[in-house]
Amino acid sequence: MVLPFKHEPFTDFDNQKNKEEFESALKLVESELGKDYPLVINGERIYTEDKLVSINPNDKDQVVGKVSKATKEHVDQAMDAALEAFTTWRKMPAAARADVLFRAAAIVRRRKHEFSAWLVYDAGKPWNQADGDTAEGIDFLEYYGRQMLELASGKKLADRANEHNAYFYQPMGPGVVIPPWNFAFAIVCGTAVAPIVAGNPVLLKPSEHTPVIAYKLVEVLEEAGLPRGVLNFVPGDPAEIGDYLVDHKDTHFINFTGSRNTGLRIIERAAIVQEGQKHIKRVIAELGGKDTIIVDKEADLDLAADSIVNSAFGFSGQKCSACSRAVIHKDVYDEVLAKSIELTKKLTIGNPTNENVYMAAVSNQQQFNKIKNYIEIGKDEGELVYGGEVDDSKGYFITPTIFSNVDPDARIMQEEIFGPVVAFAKGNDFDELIEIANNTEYGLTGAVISNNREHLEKARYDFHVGNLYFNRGCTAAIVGYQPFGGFKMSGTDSKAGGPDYLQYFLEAKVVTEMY
Ligand SMILES: NC(=O)c1ccc[n+]([C@@H]2O[C@H](COP(=O)([O-])OP(=O)(O)OC[C@H]3O[C@@H](n4cnc5c(N)ncnc54)[C@H](O)[C@@H]3O)[C@@H](O)[C@H]2O)c1
Ligand SMILES: N[C@@H](CCC=O)C(=O)O
Repeated sequence: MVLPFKHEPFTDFDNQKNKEEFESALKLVESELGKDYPLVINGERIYTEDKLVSINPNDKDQVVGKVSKATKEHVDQAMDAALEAFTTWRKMPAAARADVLFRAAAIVRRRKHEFSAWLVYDAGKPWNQADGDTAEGIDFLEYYGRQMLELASGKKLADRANEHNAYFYQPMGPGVVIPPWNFAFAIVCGTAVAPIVAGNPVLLKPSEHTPVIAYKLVEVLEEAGLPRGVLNFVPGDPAEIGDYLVDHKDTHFINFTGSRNTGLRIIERAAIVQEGQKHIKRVIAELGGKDTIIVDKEADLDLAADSIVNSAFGFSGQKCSACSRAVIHKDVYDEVLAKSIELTKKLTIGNPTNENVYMAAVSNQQQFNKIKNYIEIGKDEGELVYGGEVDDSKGYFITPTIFSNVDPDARIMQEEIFGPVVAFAKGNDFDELIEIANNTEYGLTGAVISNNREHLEKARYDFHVGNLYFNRGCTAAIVGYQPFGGFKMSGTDSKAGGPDYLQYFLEAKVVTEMY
């Protein structure tokens, strides 16, 4: 019997035993750094000369691993393998497909700290962020397995005399999974195993910044019994194989999570019918955010400051859900700003491979340069009241940064920075706070800190974001509790970790039989 879904608990690092176990996992992973990793096509390991070199963002000299790079020919081979695997995987009972996910969840759970330790090195995550990422991956495995069991019985239809109608779901065919680097285990895992458990073989192209932890997932799914050809691992240079994967005539869907610009490019290309293509491609595109926390006049101001600081600076603001705009009622603005600065001063910054710190380096040089540039832009657009220091001599370190008195239309209030930078703006009344919150092209997450029930009810319907939180921060959605996805330029609102997600990878079929 499958037990009801319950999310994976987080690790308490104040507990000495947990701390020591995590340190042992870090040592284990350190002893494995620098290895070569292959492509995996039809279960075969293929090593190429050309490699993606993953480095530790907190210590640029440390090589985490060297991962083989797929070419267009490898993509063709992987697609052939996926098409072949589809003939059997599509007919495998849903319960057997779900069992692969449940077993994979058990394997990862047994080696949880080891996976988190890889995230510390490969993605530069502080311990609690790495632990949350691994836990979310386990949740996706457990949740989507259960969702598939539910969908396997189809839906009930009405029958008439001498007529029986059946409504059931079938997989679509092979597809491509393209995740970002920021949830280098959870999003890779969730976006790959959802189409797989639905019966579709997959070509997985992980981010070029975090390919090693993605390979670890491939190993786990193989160990859990996934047949060869169902998950093909094709890391590579997106400039070389990105369009090719999307354009391929046999690609049935593209499950993409990443930036607005890449997502829109994929949507556009996927609409073009290629020679020999006999189906319409589906695109699931979960994109960026410019997420706001509103603080009302009647509110718990300590809660407000805590929510802003943790949502803005957790994992250095490198979450699509991160708070990059604090929009505050004029009567409480100064107090919330002062409290936020005080809390930010207490945040620890360092290398998470050495110690348990709150914030670490940002992911890569590109990110570092982009955030640094936005800090310069911010200096012209507002008042730098905290942070703003950058140092990439050893790792890509940027201090938590707060700008005050920023115009709602300023670039740092409008464009996704994806770093530890938050801009504060003022509003005269609650209507104006909502208006400012909605004035971006994004619509992913948002939060309202208020004790006024009428205002909360107004926000419920007028604050246009896919995930809205009252009296808490705007990050850290949990699978099965807060299905995740946004509106407007934030994406196709697929609600990852929610009850409708698997249907993006399924076709509904109706069979009518006359007796
Ligand atoms: N909405 C969500 O659920 C969600 C979750 C996590 C991250 N994000 C967003 O992701 C972004 C950060 O991630 P990123 O920097 O990896 O984004 P990105 O768009 O640069 O890259 C995402 C993925 O797309 C690949 N890619 C790049 N060009 C491609 C092309 N032409 N064709 C096919 N694939 C291509 C990359 O290699 C990577 O695997 C932020 O905007 C963030 O908000 C959104
Ligand atoms: N689901 C995550 C964000 C994913 C994007 O980076 C959260 O809710 O914080």
